[in-house]
Amino acid sequence: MASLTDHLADLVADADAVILFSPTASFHDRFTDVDDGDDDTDIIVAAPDDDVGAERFVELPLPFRDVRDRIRFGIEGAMDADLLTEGDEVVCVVSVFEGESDAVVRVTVDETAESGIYDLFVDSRADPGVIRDVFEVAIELGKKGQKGKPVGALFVVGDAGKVMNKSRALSYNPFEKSHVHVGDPIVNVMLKEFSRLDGAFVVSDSGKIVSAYRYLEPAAEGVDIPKGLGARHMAGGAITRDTNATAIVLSESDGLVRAFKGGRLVLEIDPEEY
Ligand SMILES: Nc1ncnc2c1ncn2[C@@H]1O[C@H](COP(=O)(O)OP(=O)(O)OP(=O)(O)O)[C@@H](O)[C@H]1O
Ligand SMILES: [Mn+2]
Repeated sequence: MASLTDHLADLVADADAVILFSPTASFHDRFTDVDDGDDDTDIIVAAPDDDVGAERFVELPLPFRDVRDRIRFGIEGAMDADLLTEGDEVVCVVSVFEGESDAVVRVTVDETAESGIYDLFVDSRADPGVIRDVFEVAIELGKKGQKGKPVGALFVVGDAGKVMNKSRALSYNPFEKSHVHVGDPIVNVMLKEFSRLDGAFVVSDSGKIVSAYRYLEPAAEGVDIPKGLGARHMAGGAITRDTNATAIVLSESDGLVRAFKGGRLVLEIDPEEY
């Protein structure tokens, strides 16, 4: 009679690759002989930092609490690095709860199912670190709100010259003469303060805050944004079709942080889960 282990072994049988998400060193070590063995299974590590000295590594810009987002990012990143191709069978070893790896998810690589989550960070005009820093501000703002009240915000990141040309000032620009960058703790306090007022923040490719209070006036044709989102999301989505910018939007009404690129919604995050 077949045992439980035999049944579950099907889940990992004939895999082309295994992606270990943020493995501990000892856990990773147990897999190195799989990689050296004569079966053709490659071991890939996907993590914020390569603490284990992996041979094949995909850097995660965010921890991605949503496991699907984490897996998508790992797979799309591995595809971009030519570690995976269409049709590959991949076994993802992840931690769903805090701590050690506790789940195995089998995925067939399907290029047509690409979500764009990897491109959002890596193929953006802006530095991946800048996109990550803006996400972090938006997530923090979403968690705390402004003096306990929910607050909305719109950040347009990258391709700032073009974004400025497709927008107008709603008020004086407090960042006019300054050279401040996202990620700087002081700047995060300023961004939170200014987010109480209308309009968008414009951030350059390198993370310099170019302007606050911009009213975006992009052409809206060809924009594919879920129904029910309002003017802030429409403007944020549309500017990413009209320019090479990425938009990161915190909704005042549902509290979610969304990212748009190329005129479409690419990522949706609940700040409460971070
Ligand atoms: N074209 C635009 N450019 C910049 N900011 C805008 C634009 N349109 C709307 N906003 C900003 O978005 C705010 C909220 O507008 P609205 O409620 O229509 O958007 P929304 O998509 O429903 O966002 P939320 O989910 O936060 O309510 C406005 O008060 C304004 O500050
Ligand atoms: Mn609204």
